[in-house]
Amino acid sequence: MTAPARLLIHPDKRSLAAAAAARLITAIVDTLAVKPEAQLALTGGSMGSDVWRAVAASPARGAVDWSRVRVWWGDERYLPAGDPDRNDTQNDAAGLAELGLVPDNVHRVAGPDTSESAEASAAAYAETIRTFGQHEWDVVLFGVGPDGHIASLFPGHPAQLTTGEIAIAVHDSPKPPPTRVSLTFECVDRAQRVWFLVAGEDKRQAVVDGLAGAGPSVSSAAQVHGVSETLWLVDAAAAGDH
Ligand SMILES: O=C(O)[C@H](O)[C@@H](O)[C@H](O)[C@H](O)COP(=O)(O)O
Repeated sequence: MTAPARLLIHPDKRSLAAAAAARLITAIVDTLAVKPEAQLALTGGSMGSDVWRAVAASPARGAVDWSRVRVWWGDERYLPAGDPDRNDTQNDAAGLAELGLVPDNVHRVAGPDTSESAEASAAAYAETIRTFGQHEWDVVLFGVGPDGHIASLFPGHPAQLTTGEIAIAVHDSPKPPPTRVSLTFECVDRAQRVWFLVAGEDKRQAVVDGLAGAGPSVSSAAQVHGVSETLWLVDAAAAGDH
């Protein structure tokens, strides 16, 4: 069983990021009350960074034992470590790096500086995920593109529908940079909680399609559900007529 998609509308992008941060802190605290570790898959994009900015600014961040939090990325731009356009670099700069995570619990996707190819990087990432017994994500965060993409799974792109893999290389991405590594639908579907973080008028159709359960040629977001929660956390501009 998976949870049906539910929509929560916040007034603007700032309140959306703050509310998502509060929700994330609570979800981690709740998870750590019953499990030794909380496993998160993070997103890039502007919402990915805004959430970490809000977590870092929240006094409630002190309620989390960050040494028991393990983080991964749903996708990464295939660029060298520390590149300012990498998702992990942007999340770190927004506040992730200052929370007290154990470096060994931060699973970064190898870039061209430490891997031979995006394929090799994806295979190594998948192997690490297997080692840690995934797929048991407690929270998976996704930004959503105007075209309905999540992670680096783009509607109409041949890599989007890959099956039988945990992580894949994506070439010729319609969103720059062109080369990326992404988790697959199979890997992220049935996470405990799946949250889509969406702001801005240009995302209205993506929200409509996601909530309507559109097919993969229209919406990548609609292909992924959480076991206990599938939440669309959106601002009023992205919610449109909802
Ligand atoms: O590598 C990336 O850019 C992302 O992981 C991507 O999937 C992103 O989350 C969406 O494009 C939404 O981005 P925004 O929140 O900036 O609109």
